[in-house]
Amino acid sequence: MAPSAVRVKICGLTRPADVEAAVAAGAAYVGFVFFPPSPRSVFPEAARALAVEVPAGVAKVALTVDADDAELGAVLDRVPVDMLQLHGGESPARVTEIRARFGLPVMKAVGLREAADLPALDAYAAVADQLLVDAKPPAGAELPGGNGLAFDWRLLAGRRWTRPWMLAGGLSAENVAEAVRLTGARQVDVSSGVERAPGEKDPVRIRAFLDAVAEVAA
Ligand SMILES: O=C(O)c1ccccc1NCC(=O)[C@H](O)[C@H](O)COP(=O)(O)O
Repeated sequence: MAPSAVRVKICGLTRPADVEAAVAAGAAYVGFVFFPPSPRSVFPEAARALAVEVPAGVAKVALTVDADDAELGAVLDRVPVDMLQLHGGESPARVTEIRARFGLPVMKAVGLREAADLPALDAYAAVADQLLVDAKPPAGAELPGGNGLAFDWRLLAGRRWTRPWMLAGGLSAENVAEAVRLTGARQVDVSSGVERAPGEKDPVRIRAFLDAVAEVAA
């Protein structure tokens, strides 16, 4: 299929069939979650088996949450990934440290709910290779991401950063076209919106999501 101008990341893959569906539909990135409280979390050995089947040209992303160096090393020693996604409260200094120590590009997730959250994006744009602009989790949420929650996309109107960025949070085949039009995003990330149950992707929803993105990009 012709590549879409808007690149798609499918996050939280746990099963070979889900990886295959993401790749076949044209995803540019696939994400593996290494955060045991999540229903999408995978052990490094299982993630390795998934990652080695991903064809060249599709970027493999390891998602961690406030992981220390030993935890990051345990993942990166076993799983061949192309990028780290830091989805916790990692400071800009910690982002810099992780980039230097592990030699991989880092995408920093930043949660938005209101305009006061926007300056954090500038701070991370100075140190990260990419930004993931996500919804801030609600108070008391068990997970810092993957909650299927959108934020007010109008917050991003007219905003640009010095790094590539990806829009995330509550996207689905039904709303991704409007999200792209409102924000100008050239990359989008989805997890819950292409699932039939947490940790179980749905190939029909994955295909519908990629089709909706291709339509808005055409
Ligand atoms: O997916 C998880 O379980 C998860 C756990 C801990 C931190 C982040 C997590 N997911 C992040 C994502 O899957 C995406 O990058 C993004 O937040 C979009 O998720 P969704 O709103 O479910 O589409």
